[in-house]
Amino acid sequence: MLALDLCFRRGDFELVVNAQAESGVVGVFGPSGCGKSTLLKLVAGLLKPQRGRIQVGDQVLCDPEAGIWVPPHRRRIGMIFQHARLFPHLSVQQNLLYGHRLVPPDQRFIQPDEVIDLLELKTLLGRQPGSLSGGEAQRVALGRALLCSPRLLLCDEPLSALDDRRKNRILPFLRRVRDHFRLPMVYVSHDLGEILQLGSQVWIMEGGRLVARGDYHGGGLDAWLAPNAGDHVLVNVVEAVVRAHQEAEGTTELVLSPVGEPWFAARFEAPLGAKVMVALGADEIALVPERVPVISVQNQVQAVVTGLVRREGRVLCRLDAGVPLVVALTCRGAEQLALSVGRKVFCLFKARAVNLLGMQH
Ligand SMILES: Nc1ncnc2c1ncn2[C@@H]1O[C@H](COP(=O)(O)OP(=O)(O)OP(=O)(O)O)[C@@H](O)[C@H]1O
Repeated sequence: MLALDLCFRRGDFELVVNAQAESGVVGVFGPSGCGKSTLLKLVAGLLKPQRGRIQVGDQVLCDPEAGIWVPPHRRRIGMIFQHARLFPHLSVQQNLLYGHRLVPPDQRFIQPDEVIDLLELKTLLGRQPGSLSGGEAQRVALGRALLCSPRLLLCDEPLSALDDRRKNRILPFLRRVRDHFRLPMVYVSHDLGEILQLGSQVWIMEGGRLVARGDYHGGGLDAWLAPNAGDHVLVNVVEAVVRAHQEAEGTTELVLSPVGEPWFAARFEAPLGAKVMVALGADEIALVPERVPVISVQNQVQAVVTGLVRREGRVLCRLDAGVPLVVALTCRGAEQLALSVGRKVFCLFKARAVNLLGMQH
């Protein structure tokens, strides 16, 4: 559990955040300069708030009014950054064990062998950081952070220096860490698709404030529709299993849930039965009231409206299509369809709009 009640000022910039996160991954999303890194630095103890309180689990780490200040190295918080920041003069193995040695043995709940296995680091142990690829270095940085047996992991845009292919190779490792250690994580990114591959709890920051927070599929995030939120790319990220490839049509058939209809994606290389993650933009989906008998679009998926948010000429429609989906519409479109909660609709989208993000390990 993470509980924050913070006020921090630096020059003209002011950060005021009052929020709690229960467990799992919280994705922090927002435009450049809104204060995401500042928030993480405050939690890690690299910056001191003028006022406020930070609590992780049952320990208060900072409360100036009560005279409490736990220094950064005593907070047992792991942090990974955009660049791996490994110690260049130490081998991968020495980097991994650096923090581990500083943790008293009775507080070490994460062991080197476990991390080396989970992050597939065995073949890298003797290497020097300078010889590693960006993705390998980030895996080592993640391993080093975990070996401090942290009670919270802070991730500050850890994948933003990597291209999409490398990004999608690291994300399964982060999911493994999430599932294996059940460590609470705060994950900062500009990329909503990246956040949604790890979890659906999202905090949206703007100008040093949390303007919205909630479950991406459950509501509370009306700020997506704010006029200045036009740059946010709303996306759906879903897990699926590869069922078949249709060579003639150039498509790959996916099963999302045991009962739901299959989806068709543009053909990609993956063995049958492979677990994958795919993305579908919220603007790529059209809604129609009835099934269309003849149409060139390959995906026509039945869904029920579960939520509607109207603001500033736009509508955000939440749907249950066997998996939760978000669709962005104009108000006019929503009125023409007479959308309301409980209404049955069909989602139309091209196979080409369904993009492979990566394989699950
Ligand atoms: N060392 C510093 N000294 C003075 N101002 C700073 C310093 N670091 C950041 N700032 C300012 O504080 C504000 C918040 O910065 P912060 O780095 O937290 O934003 P961010 O949301 O993480 O941005 P980005 O996504 O670009 O990394 C910005 O206005 C920034 O210019």
